[in-house]
Amino acid sequence: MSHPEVGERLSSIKHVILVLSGKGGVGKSSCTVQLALSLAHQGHKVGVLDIDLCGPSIPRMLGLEGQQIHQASAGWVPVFADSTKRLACMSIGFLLPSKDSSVVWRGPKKNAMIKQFLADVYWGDLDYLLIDTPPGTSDEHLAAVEYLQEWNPDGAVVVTTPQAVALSDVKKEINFCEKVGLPVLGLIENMSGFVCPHCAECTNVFSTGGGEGLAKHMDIPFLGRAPIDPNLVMLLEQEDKTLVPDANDPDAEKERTGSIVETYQRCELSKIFAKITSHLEETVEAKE
Ligand SMILES: Nc1ncnc2c1ncn2[C@@H]1O[C@H](COP(=O)(O)OP(=O)(O)OP(=O)(O)O)[C@@H](O)[C@H]1O
Ligand code: SF4
Repeated sequence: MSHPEVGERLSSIKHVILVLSGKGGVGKSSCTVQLALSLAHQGHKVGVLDIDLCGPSIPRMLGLEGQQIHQASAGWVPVFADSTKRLACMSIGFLLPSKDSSVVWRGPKKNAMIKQFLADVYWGDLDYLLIDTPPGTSDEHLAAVEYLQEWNPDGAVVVTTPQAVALSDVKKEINFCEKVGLPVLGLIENMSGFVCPHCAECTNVFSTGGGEGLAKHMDIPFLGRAPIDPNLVMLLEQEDKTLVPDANDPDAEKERTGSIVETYQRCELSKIFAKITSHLEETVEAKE
């Protein structure tokens, strides 16, 4: 079935990328946020669409909880995470009465919501639209793939952790992409070691290298590995995203930046995600 209203909306967006994971809690949403922050820092205009309808976490991570969506004649206006308006976000979290409200919907209602997100949000011109999905392969994935299929999304980034169980789930996720004809743009191995906040030494808590091995085995690009960084947790959890987190001394008076895009640049992980993002951009460009 054709969905021209989705195509019309996506015509002002250069690249559409889905972010997937086989398992919950591997850091898919935080990787989506970090990719978006890195791309925005490089000067791109970025949108983040959160289609994790039952567990939306992007508004909290971007410091946008409690924000409202406005309806303009051109459509739903997304919420901006920075004053330069380079980073916009849309999530069901903005439509719920409170942050503790839950969504208990069956497939058809979820499908209708996702179609509305894809067709009705007025993003304006974007370089990248990153779509954060729920873990596994569910109604939300099938709906997004169906509505996007004929408008050629660039593909999917798959996030995993080094543990074997997550890796077996990620194989299923990659097989899903193959089945529905969604190119896999690359794999990120998240929580790959722990960076000590005292001496910055990285310790491999779990095994490491599994993600890279799997990427090689499945013939998909390996975008990089990101360690656990306590400063990232603090940044994503604290309400005021303009305060620079310091896991070494959480009570210290905090330095203030202008926006979450700048604050993120003070986290060690931002350097790693700058490289991951460059790899992703190269992969996307190579496909063109
Ligand atoms: N590299 C990292 N360093 C430190 N903390 C991390 C890292 N990656 C993820 N986390 C933290 O782990 C928790 C889970 O991450 P996140 O919500 O992104 O996972 P998810 O895969 O999107 O989960 P779900 O799909 O179940 O919503 C969050 O509290 C997040 O801040
Ligand atoms: S806790 Fe950190 S500073 Fe202490 S020995 Fe381990 S890595 Fe080094």
